[in-house]
Amino acid sequence: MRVQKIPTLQQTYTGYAAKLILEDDSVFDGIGFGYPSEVAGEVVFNTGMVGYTETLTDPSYRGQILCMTYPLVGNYGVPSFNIKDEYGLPKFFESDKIQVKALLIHDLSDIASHWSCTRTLDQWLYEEKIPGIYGIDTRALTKKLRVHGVMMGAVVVSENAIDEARLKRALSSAKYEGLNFMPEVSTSEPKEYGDKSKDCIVVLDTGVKYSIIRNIIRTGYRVVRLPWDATYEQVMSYNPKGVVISNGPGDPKVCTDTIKTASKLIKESTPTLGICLGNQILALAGGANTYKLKFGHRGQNKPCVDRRNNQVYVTSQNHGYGIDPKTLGKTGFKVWFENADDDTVEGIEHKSKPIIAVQFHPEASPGPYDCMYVFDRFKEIIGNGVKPEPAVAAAATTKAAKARPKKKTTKIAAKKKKKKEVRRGAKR
Ligand SMILES: NC(=O)CC[C@H](N)C(=O)O
Repeated sequence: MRVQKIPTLQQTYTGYAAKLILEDDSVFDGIGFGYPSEVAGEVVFNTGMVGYTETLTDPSYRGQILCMTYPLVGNYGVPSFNIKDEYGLPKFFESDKIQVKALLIHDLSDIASHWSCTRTLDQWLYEEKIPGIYGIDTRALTKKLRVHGVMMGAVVVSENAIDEARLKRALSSAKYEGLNFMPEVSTSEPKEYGDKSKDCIVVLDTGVKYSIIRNIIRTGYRVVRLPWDATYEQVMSYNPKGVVISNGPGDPKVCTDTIKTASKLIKESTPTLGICLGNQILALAGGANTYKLKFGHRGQNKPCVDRRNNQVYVTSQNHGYGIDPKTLGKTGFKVWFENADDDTVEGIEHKSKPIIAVQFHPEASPGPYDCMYVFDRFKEIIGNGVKPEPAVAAAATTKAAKARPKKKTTKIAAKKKKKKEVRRGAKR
């Protein structure tokens, strides 16, 4: 019997001169791969071990230079965009292109080998005109970012000798903070996904990942994806059962149009789910404040506590901003999830309206699928109409609670209980 050979491809677009310089003047020399060019952006690190095709295409990374802390990258190559899921969405990518400005890794695998591999990582970067550097000390870089906080950086990959002074000039004029990336990542026109006969969920696209659309369809809806600046009236013209405000890049405060629509969604008690940027937007719309984290949360094993039942879930995250819990007071929102590492807010829920939001990524991709239940809870909330389910109901879904035999509250048992109470009262 003949077995199909696993495709094995050699990296080819490598070996250029390459340099990264940071705001604090530190310089990292490495070997360039991908597309020879010069870029500047905010340098961030992600601690995930797998999923570079999903990570690199996550629109939330727009404007950022990404350092992956896992040391060996590229070994399984890049699959074809033509591999689709059952809903016709690309299976291994979160948008249609690479979103990071540059990629920084410790070691690029010499060969790529996987059944789905159709090109190498360096080839993909080359074709999408993205520079990459390998051979730098990513551990030293990450430690620097952890101590100092995220910094602006400039990357050059060049076929010729590197002009460091020029790179420094590029760095000095680079900006990330306060930029509005929405026009670059959002859809410019309405798009529809899923079975037309199903009820509709509108997604306000502030840089939505395909996996979010996939999970909304999975819970039994069709999706209408609207531009980030769609008004409340435009959203409602589709008669949606609920609205999802998606993930996305940059500071949530610059998304003023989406915040305006979110305020109206809150006012009208429209069932709404916010994810990552959407969580921050809902908080701002409710009157809370957001702030920039020192170096953010980017990884696939971030522990979060669901405050309704104190269970800890392993979550996938990619955010550089957070909600200030001290400002939630008069908003009507309370904390739903907390990060077990540093107690930052990882989700909020409205106390009286059908509105919930998470800072992490319930859709994962890449990362663990532990929090898929967030989508199912959203469906329950839509079904119930007004109020999110109480905490007790959530606790009853835990394994321990299920295993516990239920007490029978028969009439006799109730009478006995009453007698006991009367006796106790007499003793006092
Ligand atoms: N993944 C996201 O939606 C990120 C949200 C926001 N841009 C942040 O960095 O916090």
